[in-house]
Amino acid sequence: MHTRLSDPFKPYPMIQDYLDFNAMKELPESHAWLPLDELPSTYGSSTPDPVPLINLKDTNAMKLVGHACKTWGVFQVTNHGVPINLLEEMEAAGRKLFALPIHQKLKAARSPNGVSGYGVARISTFFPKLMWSEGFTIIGSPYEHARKLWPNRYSRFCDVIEDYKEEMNKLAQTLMELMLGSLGVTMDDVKWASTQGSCPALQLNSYPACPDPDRAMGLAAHTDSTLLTILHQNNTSGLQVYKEGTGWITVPPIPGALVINVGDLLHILSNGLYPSVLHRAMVNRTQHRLSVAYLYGPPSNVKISPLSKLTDQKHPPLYRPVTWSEYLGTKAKHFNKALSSVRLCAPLNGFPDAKDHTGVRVG
Ligand SMILES: C=C1C[C@]23C[C@@]1(O)CC[C@H]2[C@@]12CCC[C@@](C)(C(=O)O1)[C@H]2[C@@H]3C(=O)O
Ligand SMILES: O=C(O)CCC(=O)C(=O)O
Ligand SMILES: [Fe+2]
Repeated sequence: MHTRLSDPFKPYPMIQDYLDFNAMKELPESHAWLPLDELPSTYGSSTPDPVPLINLKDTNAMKLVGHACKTWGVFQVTNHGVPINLLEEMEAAGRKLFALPIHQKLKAARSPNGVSGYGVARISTFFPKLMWSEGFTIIGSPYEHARKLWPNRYSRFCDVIEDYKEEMNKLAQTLMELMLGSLGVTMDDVKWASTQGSCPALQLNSYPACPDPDRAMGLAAHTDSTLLTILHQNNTSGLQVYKEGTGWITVPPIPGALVINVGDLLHILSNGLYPSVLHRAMVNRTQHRLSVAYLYGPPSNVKISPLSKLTDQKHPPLYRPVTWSEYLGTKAKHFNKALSSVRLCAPLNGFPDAKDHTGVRVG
């Protein structure tokens, strides 16, 4: 029997605290993270390299994608084929949802053992302070929750979600082809890669304007438990990625462009050649920031392990096989130690996986 994406969270119930952000004139202690970093958000070079921007119609796209995955774990794409008006409609749908009064949103609250619905990020349980954000997670049909939010007017919201998932799925397939191709692997070598992915997750994130942004955290540093994530951010910056040797770098919103993150499962599949990217979301004083993440993974029955084409005696497989659902269970338990917990051999440098990390404060 296949496990569902919501099953791994059942043993880790979540008691949620809700806040009416719009009513807050100052940052409550429960949400004050104190100095975020001893270091400014970037250090090292004065003008750090920008996150790669790749035109997917470029004849060199595969090479550029491979290079970006290897050196950054994140890049932005243009000419991705997703209609701009669908991105705008999705943003408008998210805006409409989060603008509802809190008592209305709570009608679609995520249950303590569940995944879908309105609530704070699942990773909140790992931090002593709360994040300045609210989210709405959709796995499968949004119908049950949308009906509670808008008893007579839910169908437009559901239609936009379905259209969005369809377009994102197409893009995710294209990206997988480029990513695998850049590793010298074809879609034929990885049969499951050309089938419809597992039931993906959509995460709508809302970061209201914050009275004390320097002491608050929108979404704490994490890697995604996916093969890849496609992120649409509105025109307000806030997303930052961590780059070894450079520090935190802002991923600037570019109208019409989408951000692609390498997730932990691609890290495993590529035997660590394409490392998953540590990222976080910051908040600001005046603008409401919205983002929509399409979390893409393999079909539920597939065990992900390092591709055999990438391993030999000199390069043994570094991770044990896991399904997406098993990995989500590991993440729910170990959070940023999840990747090391599925690691087979100690890394040569003796350090744990990059994100378990050393100097980086993940909270
Ligand atoms: C498939 C999933 C990935 C995710 C957990 C989830 O079941 C649905 C929500 C996803 C999300 C989005 C915000 C950040 C994140 C770490 C979280 O708390 O919920 C991710 C999870 C993940 O990638 O591990
Ligand atoms: O809002 C953002 O920019 C980041 C969102 C994110 O990391 C996520 O949903 O996993
Ligand atoms: Fe993320």
